[in-house]
Amino acid sequence: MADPSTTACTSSLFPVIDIRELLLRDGDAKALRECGEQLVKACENTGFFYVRTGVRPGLIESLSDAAHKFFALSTEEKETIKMAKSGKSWRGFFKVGDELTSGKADQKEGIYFGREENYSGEMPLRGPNLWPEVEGRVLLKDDVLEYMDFMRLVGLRLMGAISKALGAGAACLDAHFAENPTELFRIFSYPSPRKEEGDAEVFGVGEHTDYGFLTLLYQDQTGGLQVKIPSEDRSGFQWIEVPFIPGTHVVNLGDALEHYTHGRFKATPHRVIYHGRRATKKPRLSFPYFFDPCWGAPMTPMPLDEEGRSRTSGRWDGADPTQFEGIYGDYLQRKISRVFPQLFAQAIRTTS
Ligand SMILES: O=C(O)CCC(=O)C(=O)O
Ligand SMILES: [Fe+2]
Repeated sequence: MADPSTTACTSSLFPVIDIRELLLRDGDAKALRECGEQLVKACENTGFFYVRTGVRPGLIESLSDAAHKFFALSTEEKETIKMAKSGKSWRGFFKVGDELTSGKADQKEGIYFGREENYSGEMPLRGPNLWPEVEGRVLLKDDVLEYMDFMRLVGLRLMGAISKALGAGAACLDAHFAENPTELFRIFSYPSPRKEEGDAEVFGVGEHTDYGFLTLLYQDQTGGLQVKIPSEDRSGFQWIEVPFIPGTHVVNLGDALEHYTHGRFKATPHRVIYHGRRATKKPRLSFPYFFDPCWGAPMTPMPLDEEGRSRTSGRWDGADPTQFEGIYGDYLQRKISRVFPQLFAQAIRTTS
């Protein structure tokens, strides 16, 4: 099938929502109501929007500098913290070609982080992070931990406002994230496209939806992120660019939130292009933080009136996440097994 055309983004598709008041004043009724209404509207529309968080600008700069420094090392040096060394905790570096988001190797390398803890039990995705060392000094650690703390607050406040705006039916949503959300943070580095590599089917990240509740993404100015939404006449799909807007994060929703709201909120397919992307001296950097349900949260949809429901028919991948039964951890493991098949088989699988 021919690739749908790409169109520039419009602000009505991806509104910019200022959540600084929501972050500053927990429980402030006006901020909760105003943000909640805007958030729900955006979640029902394209499932993509921007938030203005007021994150410390020096932090983003410092993270970006350290990330560029790390990715400029040789593969051998970077592999001193390779993911295979972290076992079940799913942390560390992976090289270009190791991650298969949509069944094909992505043109990106990256580092996976999670909540920093001294955990040595059997649960997957838990444990200490692997921190790189350059010239005898630990790189990234302070910035990553500060950034994850801030993003956790953003995730909590956004989910709090969304739950409140969803009304009484969402009362049990808190139980899915308030105590122990699954937090993943990744730093991705996308090599600049090379003219001689002509396969238009190669992507930075292939088409996919995210798995959990909210993805909070900081991207640099390079561009390349695209979202797939129905065409205006609804006869097919179009790819829309999601450009960098200074001072904002991009937020999008994952399968678990679509499932939870019976498809009322959208987990929208997206990708990062490789061909057709502006060639840059430095690689493109992106910083997705995933704020997702607790490992053991049951994938139970919220109780809703019949009229409030909108079934997820015709999803991009033919799957219907509302049909999934079990806990979020099972859903996540099933996804990981597809994007990192080798690593999953060696290190993460919890059931035989
Ligand atoms: O790097 C980006 O801009 C998007 C990454 C992404 O979609 C993901 O990690 O799920
Ligand atoms: Fe994604």
